[in-house]
Amino acid sequence: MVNQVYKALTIAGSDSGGGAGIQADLKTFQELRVFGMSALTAVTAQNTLGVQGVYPLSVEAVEQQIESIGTDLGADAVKTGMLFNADIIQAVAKKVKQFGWRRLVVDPVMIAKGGAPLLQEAAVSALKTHLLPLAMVATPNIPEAEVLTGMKIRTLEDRQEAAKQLHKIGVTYVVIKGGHDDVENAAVDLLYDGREFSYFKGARIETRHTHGTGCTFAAAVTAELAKGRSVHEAIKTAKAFIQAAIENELGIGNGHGPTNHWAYRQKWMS
Ligand SMILES: Nc1ncnc2c1ncn2[C@@H]1O[C@H](COP(=O)(O)OP(=O)(O)OP(=O)(O)O)[C@@H](O)[C@H]1O
Ligand SMILES: Cc1ncc(COP(=O)(O)O)c(N)n1
Repeated sequence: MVNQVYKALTIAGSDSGGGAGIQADLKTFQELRVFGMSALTAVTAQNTLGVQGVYPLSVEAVEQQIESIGTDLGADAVKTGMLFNADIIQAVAKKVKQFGWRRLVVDPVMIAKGGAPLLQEAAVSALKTHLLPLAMVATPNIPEAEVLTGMKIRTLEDRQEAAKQLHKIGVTYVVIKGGHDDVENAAVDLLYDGREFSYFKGARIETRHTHGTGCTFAAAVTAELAKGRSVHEAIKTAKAFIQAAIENELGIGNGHGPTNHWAYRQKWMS
């Protein structure tokens, strides 16, 4: 008998260095035993030292890739990452609606670790108007949540308030990740479901090899949602996945290296 095959689609940019973007997403899907598919929005020339070039694709190219998947294979869950401009955002939102994809994870990627912009400033309002209202889960980090809400986030109360605001614009489950906060020993992600807050805590690892943590975490959430898990279960697994990936560093490249996508399987699945 053939086992059920769960499928996830990532709509994001390519990271030639393999640590973030489409590459991180597909590796994570595979590690969690979900069939991965992709629609590229942009090609970046990138390594552990930074982003050397950004080449966005045409709206038509993005739409056609999604159409090819939607009209044949289908997707149990969908993730978006780097979308780059407002036209691509609108096209993605249109296609998500057309195919009735409800298990949508929006990772509002804005700036690469080294500071290179991966989303045009003018596209932030398109994200809020067109895509975030379709999101089952959105996973901003603290700086992204600040841009989306226009508020400064310093305390836990600020993070709770920002999550409430994002829920108001239509995100069903808001996760504000804690990688960028200044808590010393822990990395705590906050989840708001419109009623209450939950916290997902891991030990903070002292390392410079955190390139692609956000992409990897959101991809793991997407893979688990594709299998039909609840949002709480999906985040719990994603947190364990990223914890293992950061803890067992590969130490490659001369700058901010990628995380270890196979560490979770070695620890929990073999
Ligand atoms: N040093 C760390 N130690 C442990 N967990 C971490 C660390 N840094 C980030 N995380 C975890 O990794 C996940 C991604 O969080 P983060 O806030 O870094 O996202 P991000 O900024 O979007 O990532 P990226 O920098 O790749 O875009 C979260 O679950 C967060 O708690
Ligand atoms: C194509 C692409 N998508 C997303 C990121 C964010 O990842 P990070 O903030 O770790 O650089 C990236 N650098 N490149």
